[in-house]
Formats: sequence, C-alpha cells, structure tokens
Amino acid sequence: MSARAVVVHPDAETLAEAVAARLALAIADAQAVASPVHVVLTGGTAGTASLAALGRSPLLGLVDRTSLHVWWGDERFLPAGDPDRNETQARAALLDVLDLPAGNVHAVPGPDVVGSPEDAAAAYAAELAAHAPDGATVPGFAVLLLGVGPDAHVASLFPGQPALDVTGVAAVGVQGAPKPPPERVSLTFEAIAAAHQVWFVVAGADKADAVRAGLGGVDVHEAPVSGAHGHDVTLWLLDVAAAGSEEDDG
Ligand SMILES: O=C1O[C@H](COP(=O)(O)O)[C@@H](O)[C@H](O)[C@H]1O
Repeated sequence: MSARAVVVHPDAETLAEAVAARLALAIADAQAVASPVHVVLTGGTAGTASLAALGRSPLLGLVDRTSLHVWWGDERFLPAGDPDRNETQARAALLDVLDLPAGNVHAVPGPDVVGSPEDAAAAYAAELAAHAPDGATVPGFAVLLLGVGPDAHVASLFPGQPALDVTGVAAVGVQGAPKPPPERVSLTFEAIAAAHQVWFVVAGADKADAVRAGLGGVDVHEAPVSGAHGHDVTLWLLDVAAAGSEEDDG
C-alpha cells in the first residue's frame, strides 16, 4: 500500500532548500543499501530551484557520484543545449556542479539526434529498459521528482491528451502540448508508478487549484496530476501558496 503525505513550507525558497536536503539524504540512504541508484529530475520553476539549492548544498557531499544515475520525467523536443530544455536547466542548476560520469546522465534525445518526439520516446524507452531489472521496463527509481503546471499537468502529460491513456511503454511522444513547445517526450503513468517515491514539488498560488485537484483525485483526463503515484510513497512538497493556505488570509 502506497503512503501519501503533504508537507507545507513557508515559502518557495524554503521549499527549494528543504527538497534539496531531502533529496541528498534520500540518495545517500538509497546508496547505503543499493548501487546504482536512479533518480528522475524535473523541469519547472520549483523543481529547477530545488536542483539549484542542491547544487549549493553542503549535503551534496553525501552523494556518491559514481553510483547515481539521473533521468528526466519529461523533456521538451528541442536540440541539446537549448535553454528551454529541462536537461539544459538541470545541468546549469545542478549537474555542472555534481559532475556525474557522462554515462550516468540519461537525457532524452532531441531533434538534433532523432526525427520526431515519437522516435525520441522510443530511444528513451530503450535506454530505460537497458538499465531496468529483468522483466521490468524501467529502473526502480529511488525518487522521481515532478513539477505541476497550473493546468494540473505533470511531466508532459497534459489534460485531455492521448498520452494520458498510453500503456505498455515507458515513454511517449507528445504533439500539440498546450504549453510551448508543443512537441515533447514524457514518461507514462506506468513508468512513473514504478518509482519507489514520487515527490511533487509545487510553489505558487497559481498552482493551488491543481494541487487541490490532485489531492482530491479529480479525473486524470482533467487533472493529470491525479494519475501520478509512487509505488511506496507519494509526497506533496508545497509552499503555503500552492497549498492554498494563503487564501484564508484575505
Ligand atoms: O513544461 C513543464 O512544466 C512543468 C511545470 O512548470 P512550472 O514552471 O509551471 O513549474 C514541469 O514540471 C515540466 O517538467 C515541464 O516540462
């Protein structure tokens, strides 16, 4: 049975610092009993701020770089180095400091490498399978980070889109995303559900309705955030504004 918890932080900065500390310790704890350890990074405002906080944290010294593999929950279908790629932002925020072996960083290929988001999803799924235990399609991610959009999207799973219903594959190509760029690649809900822990990292009053929808279990086609769960733990890491707590202050 998967456990769910909600932790509310006083502001976005504190949230980022707390997520960074929590993530460093979670990786170190996982590395104490397993190797390698796989973690899924997110894009988005609060997610990237958390990666940057980890890049500055002395707790980063607890992480064994050689046995950490990083992946992405979704990627914008843009060429390597594009500033709007989640990978580019994560490198600037964390990976340039963390300096993992190149083979431990599993970026989603862009149009400089493959012809379409569907081809990128297939290549990414093959890479995931190559690092998965026998009989599985993805590694057993220790932690999978997810931002949440104001429209309640997670990764690149947007309301009303066909990708929400894709099963049997770990990654899916996305066309016509309502948030630019329209072409993207996303993990599927099945792949997300293989993570031991899923952490939603959410800040800002514009996300309060999406958080409410996710916690309330609104239909996944309307609020994709409802469809993402960790195998063991689903953790909602919020600031007060995203938690909706500020609305009461008038
Ligand atoms: O496009 C994306 O958006 C979400 C959330 O972004 P935010 O700036 O509203 O926080 C993000 O989680 C996702 O990874 C990304 O590709």
